[in-house]
Amino acid sequence: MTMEMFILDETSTGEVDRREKVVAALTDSVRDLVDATIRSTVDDDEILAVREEVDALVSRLRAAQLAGPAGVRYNAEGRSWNWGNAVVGQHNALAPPLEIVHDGPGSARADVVLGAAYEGPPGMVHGGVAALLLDQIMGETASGFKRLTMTGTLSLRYRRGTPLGPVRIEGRIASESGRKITVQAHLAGPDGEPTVEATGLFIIPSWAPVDESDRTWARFAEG
Ligand SMILES: CCCCCCCCCCCCCCCC(=O)SCCNC(=O)CCNC(=O)[C@H](O)C(C)(C)COP(=O)(O)OP(=O)(O)OC[C@H]1O[C@@H](n2cnc3c(N)ncnc32)[C@H](O)[C@@H]1OP(=O)(O)O
Repeated sequence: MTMEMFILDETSTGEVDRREKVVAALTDSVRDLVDATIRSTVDDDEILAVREEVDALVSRLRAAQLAGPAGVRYNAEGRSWNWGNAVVGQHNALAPPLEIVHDGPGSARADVVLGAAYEGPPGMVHGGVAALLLDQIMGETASGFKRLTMTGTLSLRYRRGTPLGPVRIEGRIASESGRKITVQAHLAGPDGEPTVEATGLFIIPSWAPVDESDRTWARFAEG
């Protein structure tokens, strides 16, 4: 992986914001479709009829599409966007609808409601989903959008099951040493008691710009 894998895109910020909003509304509807598919008890004929309609909608969307994944893009105005990201991709219905808030340097939090699509043990959040959400928020905590960080090592302790429903995730930088940043985080259910605790080592890759005054880097940092 290199910095060149991040795509410089000429689309203006206004146009990116406009398009993001339009497709994000579709993303919400597709999340609803996923939930409905899991929980529906309508009869088989109705399922087959719905399937035909969904297949027709997929064909309409595929009439014009990217050759591969959405990637991470940025424009000359400093706006960056990663619409396909598995956790925060605005166009990705597999991503839970969470919004990460950066409280200040070295900390971040997110609230999200996890429904039937994120189930592992009965009525509980899947352990891999907890790890997925923690990884993203911890990576963003380490980065603070001021530097590129990648997950090196992630260690999780599942203290008890997390019921599906409202979940809060919080992360903070515990220490830093050169290109290595240690982040601590937890995930908690509605009672606020941590159900999963995490420690992660995030690494600024050797190929990434570390000087925040670097022009290439500055474009990302503002995103
Ligand atoms: C730019 C635009 C973006 C927008 C602005 C940014 C936004 C940003 C938001 C981020 C939010 C992402 C949240 C999801 C994050 C993922 O999901 S990232 C995907 C999962 N992770 C990966 O794929 C990483 C794969 N591994 C690698 O690419 C490389 O091994 C790494 C981790 C970059 C390290 O490579 P490297 O830089 O060549 O490291 P290297 O020089 O060998 O080692 C440096 C030090 O780290 C240690 N180290 C290396 N690897 C490890 C390891 N895995 N574990 C522990 N220690 C290690 C070494 O021992 C060494 O230690 P010292 O000897 O200095 O004490």
